[in-house]
Amino acid sequence: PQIRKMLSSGVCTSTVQLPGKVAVVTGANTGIGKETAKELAQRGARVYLACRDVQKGELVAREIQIMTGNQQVLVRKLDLADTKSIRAFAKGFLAEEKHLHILINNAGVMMCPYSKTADGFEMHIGVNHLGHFLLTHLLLEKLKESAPSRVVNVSSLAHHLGRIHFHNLQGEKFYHAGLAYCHSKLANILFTQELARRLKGSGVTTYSVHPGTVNSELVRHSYLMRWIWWLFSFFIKTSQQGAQTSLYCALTEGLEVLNGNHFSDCHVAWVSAQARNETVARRLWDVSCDLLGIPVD
Ligand SMILES: NC(=O)C1=CN([C@@H]2O[C@H](COP(=O)(O)OP(=O)(O)OC[C@H]3O[C@@H](n4cnc5c(N)ncnc54)[C@H](OP(=O)(O)O)[C@@H]3O)[C@@H](O)[C@H]2O)C=CC1
Ligand SMILES: CC1=C(/C=C/C(C)=C/C=C/C(C)=C/C=O)C(C)(C)CCC1
Repeated sequence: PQIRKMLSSGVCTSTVQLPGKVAVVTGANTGIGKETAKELAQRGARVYLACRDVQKGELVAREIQIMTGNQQVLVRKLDLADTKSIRAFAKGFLAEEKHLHILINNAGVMMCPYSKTADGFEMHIGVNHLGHFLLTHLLLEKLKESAPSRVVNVSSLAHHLGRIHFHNLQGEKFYHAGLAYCHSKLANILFTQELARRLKGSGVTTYSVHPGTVNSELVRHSYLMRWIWWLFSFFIKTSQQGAQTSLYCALTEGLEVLNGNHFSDCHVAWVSAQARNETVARRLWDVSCDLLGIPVD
């Protein structure tokens, strides 16, 4: 019980309610994203479940509607492995919503065999970083118009093993599925810090998160990880516990002063030296813009 308690700490104690607020959660059909969306709906927000599989999303939306009594839980198609789908999602959202107060960039893949997105990006960097980078860029004006608003990027402790190899960003020279995940999670933190610097004074703030080690479907691509997760399933966090730090960053009043920080167990957490490197963060921003056809400013 002591080990379990140690590995599962961090509870979002905010009592903030969200009537009239609008939230988007990516990868909300399962795991941490589903629990995050459920809690936002429980607090009265209109919540968009941005999912690549709309059918799975609809089942979860129905479940959340029944559990929370909030009918404003909507599903929209978003495949982060395809920039056309990201642009279509953003276009639809911007046309139907006046506001966006909370964007939770939660979706993620881990340890996939080498594969590429529709636009030819390596899958981890493509989905976990570039997909969310483009999505945030397309929704940024709406976030600014809705300020105070927040962007939460779900990263990982695994970023400590990550490096941004600009000469091998797409893993074409060498590739390791585990490390590719770590690199993409480092990119999530660098993106958060650079975004925070650029958004200073706009009323939009951003945070990166390590959710803890969580019993979810993330380990689906690795037999070894599935086995470790199964063996330690009693000790690791449930998805509901894993959602706490994302919720803390989305909801806690007064957190604006910690704009750009990284959080774990609902506390500010240390990041690696690479993750604090402003030069790398700025270069990654520019390279990401280039790859996505976004004008570099
Ligand atoms: N679980 C853990 O121990 C940890 C998790 N994290 C991070 O937490 C986040 C949530 O992961 P978790 O809930 O654990 O994992 P899950 O695998 O349970 O959930 C991941 C979600 O991302 C979605 N997704 C994957 N690829 C795409 C895509 N191309 N387009 C849109 N959505 C996509 C999945 O959709 P679908 O169901 O259709 O595949 C699913 O909804 C991730 O960013 C992960 O890196 C960080 C540290 C530890
Ligand atoms: C060895 C060991 C563990 C394994 C931890 C691992 C392997 C964590 C990996 C985390 C990842 C991949 C995070 C995703 O971003 C547990 C389960 C904590 C239980 C105690 C012993």
